[in-house]
Amino acid sequence: MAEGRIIKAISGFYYVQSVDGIYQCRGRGLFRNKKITPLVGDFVDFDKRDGMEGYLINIKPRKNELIRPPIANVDRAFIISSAVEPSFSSLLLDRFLVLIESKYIEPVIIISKIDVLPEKEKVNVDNYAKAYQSIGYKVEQVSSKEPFEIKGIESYFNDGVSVIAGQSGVGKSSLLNALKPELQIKTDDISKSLGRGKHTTRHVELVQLFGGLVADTPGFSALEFNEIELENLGDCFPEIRERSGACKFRGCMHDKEPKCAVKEAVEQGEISQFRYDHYLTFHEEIKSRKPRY
Ligand SMILES: Nc1nc2c(ncn2[C@@H]2O[C@H](COP(=O)(O)OP(=O)(O)OP(=O)(O)O)[C@@H](O)[C@H]2O)c(=O)[nH]1
Ligand SMILES: [Zn+2]
Repeated sequence: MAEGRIIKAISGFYYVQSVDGIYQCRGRGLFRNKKITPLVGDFVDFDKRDGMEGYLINIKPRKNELIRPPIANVDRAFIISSAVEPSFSSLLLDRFLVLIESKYIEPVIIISKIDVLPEKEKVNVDNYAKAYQSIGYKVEQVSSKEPFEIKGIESYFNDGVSVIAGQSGVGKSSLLNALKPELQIKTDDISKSLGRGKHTTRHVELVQLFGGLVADTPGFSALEFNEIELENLGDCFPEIRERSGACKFRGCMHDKEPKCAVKEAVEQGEISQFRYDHYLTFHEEIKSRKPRY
């Protein structure tokens, strides 16, 4: 038996990257009975057959799993937030951050299109960058139009599986193409309607990039907090997570409760007001969610 990782799945075949190459594997009936579908990103055991073929035997436990694109064991997510067009939105960025934190994925914040950011708006974007850095997040400002502007982020891809996330038009495809020109992912410049655009269903593939693997399809396309429970929301904000133990009441929601360490930190300026406001916004959103049965 051999070990490997599924890097591509297409019409019933799973392509498993192993130490000695890529094996084309079938799943057999095994997984259908167990109601578990192998996913790209899965670590698997497989039986080798002649000519780089094989059969999947076992799927190892997953650290996490995304639905769109279907991919397992994601280590890192690059959240692309453009400085302009569309203009920078800390609310949207926080939405991505919460979803990514909830899946135990390490976020890296990329502020794109800085080449077209007017001089007078630079301070504003810099201030946000500093606010996120002070929480402990990695923040990089890049331009995909000037290759030297992306050099600094290559080392983030050194290991594991990364996904690129961000709203439409922020430059996800452009960034991937700038990092790995062979990908030739269609961008708005080349009219996506001709190729694999937003509405074309296509498979996801993990491709090699600077020592690690990156999904060639953006992650976190759905931005609802359907899977996040109210009591776990605070844990998705690192600066709230690290202070919640000091709140007077166990299970403090950091809202109306007295002697709340989080609200005190906001008053002291240790937690940014905008982050706390977004916490409350998401809190309301989850609270008013229709119950699921
Ligand atoms: N000036 C400038 N324009 C950029 C940069 N990155 C992307 N663009 C432009 O922004 C537009 C959108 O870029 P895409 O790479 O297609 O964005 P995307 O995030 O992949 O978009 P979706 O596929 O819709 O999610 C294109 O016209 C790009 O040329 C950048 O760093 N600087
Ligand atoms: Zn509290």
